[in-house]
Amino acid sequence: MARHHRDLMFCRQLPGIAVGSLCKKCDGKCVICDSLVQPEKAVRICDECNFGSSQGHCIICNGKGVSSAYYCRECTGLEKDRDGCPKISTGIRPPGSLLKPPSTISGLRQPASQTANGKRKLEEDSSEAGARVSSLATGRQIKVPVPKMAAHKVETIHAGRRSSQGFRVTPKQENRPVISALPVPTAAAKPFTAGRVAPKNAAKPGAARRLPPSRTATTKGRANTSSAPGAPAVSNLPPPGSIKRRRIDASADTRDAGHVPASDASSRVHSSPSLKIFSAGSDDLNVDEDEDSDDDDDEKLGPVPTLHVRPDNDVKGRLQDLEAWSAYMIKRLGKTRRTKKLLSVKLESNSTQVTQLEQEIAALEAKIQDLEKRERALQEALSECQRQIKEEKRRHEDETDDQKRQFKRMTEQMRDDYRLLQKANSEQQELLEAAKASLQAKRDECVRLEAAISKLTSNQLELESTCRILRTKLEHLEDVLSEREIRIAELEEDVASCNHAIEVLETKLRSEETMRRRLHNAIQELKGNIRVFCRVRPLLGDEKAAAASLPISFPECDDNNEIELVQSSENALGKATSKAFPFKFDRVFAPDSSQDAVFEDVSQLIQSALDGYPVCIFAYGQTGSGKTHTMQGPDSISLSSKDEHILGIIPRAVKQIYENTNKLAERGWEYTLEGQFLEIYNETLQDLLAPTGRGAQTNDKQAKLDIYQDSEGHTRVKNVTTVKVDSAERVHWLLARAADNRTVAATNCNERSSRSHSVFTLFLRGTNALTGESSSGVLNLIDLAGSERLANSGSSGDRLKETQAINKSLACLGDVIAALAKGSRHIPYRNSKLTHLLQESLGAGNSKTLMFVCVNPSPGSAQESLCSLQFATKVNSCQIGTARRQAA
Ligand SMILES: Nc1ncnc2c1ncn2[C@@H]1O[C@H](COP(=O)(O)OP(=O)(O)OP(=O)(O)O)[C@@H](O)[C@H]1O
Repeated sequence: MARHHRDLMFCRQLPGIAVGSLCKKCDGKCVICDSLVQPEKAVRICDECNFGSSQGHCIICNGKGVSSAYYCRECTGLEKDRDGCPKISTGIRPPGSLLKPPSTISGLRQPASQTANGKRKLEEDSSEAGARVSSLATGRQIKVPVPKMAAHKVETIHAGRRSSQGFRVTPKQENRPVISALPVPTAAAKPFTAGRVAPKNAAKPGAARRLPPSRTATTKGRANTSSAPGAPAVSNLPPPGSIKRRRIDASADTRDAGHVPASDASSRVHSSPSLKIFSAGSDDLNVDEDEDSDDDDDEKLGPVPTLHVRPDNDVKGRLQDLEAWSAYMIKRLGKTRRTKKLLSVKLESNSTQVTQLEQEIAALEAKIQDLEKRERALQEALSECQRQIKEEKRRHEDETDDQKRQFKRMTEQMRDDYRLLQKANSEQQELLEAAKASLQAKRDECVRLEAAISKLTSNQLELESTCRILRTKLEHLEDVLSEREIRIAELEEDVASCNHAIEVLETKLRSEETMRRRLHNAIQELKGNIRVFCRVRPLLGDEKAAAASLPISFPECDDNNEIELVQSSENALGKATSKAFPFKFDRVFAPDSSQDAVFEDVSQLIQSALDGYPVCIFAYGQTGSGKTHTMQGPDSISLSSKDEHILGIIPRAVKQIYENTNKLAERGWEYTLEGQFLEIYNETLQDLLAPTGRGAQTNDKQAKLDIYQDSEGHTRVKNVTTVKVDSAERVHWLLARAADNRTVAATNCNERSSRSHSVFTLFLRGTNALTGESSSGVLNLIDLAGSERLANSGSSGDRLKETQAINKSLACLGDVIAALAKGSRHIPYRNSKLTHLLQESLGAGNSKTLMFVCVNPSPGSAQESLCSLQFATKVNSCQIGTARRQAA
């Protein structure tokens, strides 16, 4: 295989050289033309052929020319060495001394090693050379080996002169170093050039062209092909145009052989230009090497007879010409036969040479095959080495990468470790500092503890002494304890006896409670089951201006139960007269009476309700006389404890009931309290505790709120809202809701005039598990509507209807009380909703009724006050139930 790294480089202008890579030593310049060469235009030659090497062999003779083959760079032509090889002095073939590379020169031995392209080129050239030789020899496609020993025979041919071997350069080829070659006497023979393309440099004067040695051997005497058709003509490197083209055809041969048809001869006779052409062609067919003999022959043959133009009647002349021409042709035929013999001899000699050339070619082919095998082996070895190198390189790179990665990982690991160590070190430092501080603190604490221990030691001594004292005391106390235990046992016996006594006492208490209830009821009955309290409110606002002329007075008495109203009037004579109306009730409360004082006398009736009696307390009086104030309290009822002193009867009654139920619980009583709040407005019952207020459900409730008596004879209201009252706060909520729902309308008499009766009913059901007793009391607390007269009220329209309804119900109440007082068998309870609802509280045998008649002390209300007091006196005179009021 060629060592391309040492290749030299030629540009493509040098023909027949394989294309390859650039030489790394020549800087990309053509060694021939010294110009910069493009890679695609570059050709190469391996250094196996030592082309251009100063110490190498001649590229033409492939070393056969020994080391003396040199080329001179400045040499414009080839100089022959003693072996006939061209010489160069520098080893680099000069641009002007273009030589055909070995691979393109047929007949030369190929170099020992070449590239594949060169090898193919060599094969082509070899085959081409063989073909050419064979075509030259026989015109058939056979290979003719070039004589090996003649390979180095090179001669320089100078333009325009004849060589010693007799080669001739045509005048047209004077400027080109070409070698003339004889054409093969066949129709297919073509001129043969020294290369595929003649290099440009070859046109330089003096440029040399190497000729195959066989040429020199075979071109000694260039024979005329027409006279020696079988003579070998070995000339495989004729440059284009270097050979004078000749038309060699069968007719020419025939003419040369003297077989000219008569007609042709006739035409020649009659056409001298044709004869001239023929003659000229005969001259052209003469071979240079035979020129001397030809000259001799011409001398022997004599001059060519001339064909004269004769008239047709000059038969004699014409016959002379034909005889002369016939004699000349006979001579020439003899000469041709001699030449044929000579060429036959030469043909035999050349055949022998051809055989030798074939043998050499076979040897060369064998050698080529051997070289190819070596080349393949070397290529395989080279590829194996390259593969191993690549593999080794890749493995090395992999190992290097692995080591790098490992080193990187180790470095990172070490850095991480270093950081961790630094961190741990800092932490250890901090811990050490903390430990030092802790140690110092511990030391300080040890000092303190030592001091404390010493102190404790002294204390321990003191404590031991104290302990001894205490032990002594303990022994004493143990003695005391034993005495006490004895005492405790005695006391426990006393406690047991006391418990027994307590049980006895409790039993006695319960019986006494029952007794108390009976006695209380008896007292209440003795006081009268229907009682009347009179309360006079203080003057308000502008009323205070008339404080000096009040019509009401309170006579001095121990029982505070008298009141006197003086009515002033004029008689028919216009004389002012006054009349005093004294009244006496169960109790009369002056304007300065407090709510507490009022409730103190009422509380006994509340206890009766708790004891299971029906109790009814209602307030009667004109509008603005203080009924609502007495029953409920001021307009805005507050739950704060500071407002408790102004609370009315209802909240106080509930509070008392709760307090008493708690006390009675100790005696086995359990109570359930339920309340309801009704309003009678225009003789219609309305539920003041309805969830959504009175306005929205008034009509529905009116249809549903019916008064009836249950199986036990208690008066009940159907569909009324009953609220379980389990706390005092619940009672306040109940009253607030009722106040919101209550119908209030302004009138001329009172800025806060209540135009309906409100009835608060509290059902008290109690059971005593110890005694088996039970009670069912009802407490009705009623705030009646204002009782003003129609003439004074000034009402009209709806207000007039309200007033009429109110007065009617109050009149019915009066009628019921009067009937009760008379002891009538029929009590008109059902004349009004009010009396019907209070039936149980007004007429039952053991019911207790308390009426508050409220009085406005102002002079303007004297007449209404008088009416109210008279109505109250009427009620006060009634007897209800078993007890009769003890009249004074
Ligand atoms: N004993 C009293 N001490 C102080 N103020 C009182 C007293 N009695 C009533 N008043 C005041 O007199 C005004 C009228 O009282 P109240 O509303 O209770 O009259 P009434 O009879 O209920 O009127 P109506 O029939 O229109 O409901 C209220 O402002 C009330 O605060």
